[in-house]
Amino acid sequence: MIQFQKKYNKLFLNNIRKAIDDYTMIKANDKLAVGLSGGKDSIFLLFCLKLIQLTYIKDFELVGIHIDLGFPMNMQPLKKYCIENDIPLIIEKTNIADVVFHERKEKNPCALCSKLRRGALSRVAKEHHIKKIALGHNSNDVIETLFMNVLKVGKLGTFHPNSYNTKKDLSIIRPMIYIREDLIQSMVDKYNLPVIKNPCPMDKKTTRQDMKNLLIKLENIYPDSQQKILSSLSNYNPKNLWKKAHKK
Ligand SMILES: Nc1ncnc2c1ncn2[C@@H]1O[C@H](COP(=O)(O)OP(=O)(O)OP(=O)(O)O)[C@@H](O)[C@H]1O
Repeated sequence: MIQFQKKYNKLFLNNIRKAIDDYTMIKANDKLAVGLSGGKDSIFLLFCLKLIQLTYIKDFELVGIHIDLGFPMNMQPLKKYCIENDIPLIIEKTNIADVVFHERKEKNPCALCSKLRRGALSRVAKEHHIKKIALGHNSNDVIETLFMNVLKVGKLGTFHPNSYNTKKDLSIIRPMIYIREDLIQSMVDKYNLPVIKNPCPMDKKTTRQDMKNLLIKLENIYPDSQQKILSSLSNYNPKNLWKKAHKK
């Protein structure tokens, strides 16, 4: 059973509360679904949001949604964890893995998989009258996406902490933007949170891994670079960004 401990505040919970407040992520009476992949980030997010419900914003509903991509995965530990903590878990079966690897034989399967998975997640949320989904992106993900955009696309920006899709009437929130990946790993190990092995053949072989390595090198030279890059995302003067007279 998830229970609050005072030391959580300093370790991670203050930063979760700060992200929620900085970007008005959760309000009273929200019905909020956590996208659960089976991985460490989303299970830690579930753990944190349950603690937020116990200590901070008490009157919101919390559920988990897992999109089954069609890989063989033993979801039993996750199901058990959700039952023990009184969190309803929705598991939606799909054939996304089959579409990506066999039907379309994608050269870049991650992009298509992520698009189909996001679509399935929104559809299932809608079917259950859920208008807010929380994803387990952490501060490393924020920076890796920024690096990918700048270095591979030539575009400045990363995903937003709280984005609203008017067409779908759906918000996507990311309460772990201030939490480092290495901290998540150590907390998941320490508190024995149920992580399900990912059988995807592309796991950790993506461009994202190159950006991860780049960030590690950067932190060796500038130890507080994560902190500085994160704060620069909301600390800019629009006048210093270039606006061309005509956009080609
Ligand atoms: N199959 C899935 N079903 C539901 N939500 C998912 C699924 N896969 C990913 N997500 C959600 O999207 C987020 C980002 O997905 P991504 O594949 O980048 O995972 P990640 O950063 O490795 O996180 P995790 O450790 O939770 O797998 C996850 O943290 C999770 O909230």
